[in-house]
Amino acid sequence: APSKAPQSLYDEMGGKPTAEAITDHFINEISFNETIYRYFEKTNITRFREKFIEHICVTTGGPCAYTGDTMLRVHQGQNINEADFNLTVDLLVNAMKKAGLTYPQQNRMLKMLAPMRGDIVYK
Ligand code: HEM
Repeated sequence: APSKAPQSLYDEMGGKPTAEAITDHFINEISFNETIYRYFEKTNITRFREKFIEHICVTTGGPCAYTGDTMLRVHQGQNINEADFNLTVDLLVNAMKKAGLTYPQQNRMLKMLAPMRGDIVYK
């Protein structure tokens, strides 16, 4: 029997409304976390929201274009340490749960984000 083409995580998790829900929950989580909010004090959240949604879409195999800056350029000079990186990932996991992603879907997303760590963490 012909095998079914693998479905992108984007489609499996529910497409654009889910990418938006993850992002909105993530922004909410950040706003309630003093340690991480500190980094975002001067950030234009409207822009961040737009670029983060695009970034999730592209990362999970959705039909989008990412129009933001590279992970290296955006996070360079912020002196983000390992602990704060891990804390941010925890907030993102909370956001994925609230957006209804299953545990395997959360893990697929984390695997896709893991290679970006080196461009984000500067000791
Ligand atoms: C895998 C983890 C991460 C991903 C995928 C990610 C992704 C992004 C994206 C897509 C943007 C918007 C880029 C743009 O505006 O062009 C952004 C901006 C930003 N990120 Fe991250 N990020 C991650 C981790 C972190 C961590 C750990 C911190 C800090 C603790 C952080 C702090 C920021 C800040 C402050 C901005 C806004 C910069 C500005 O105001 O221009 N990010 N990130």
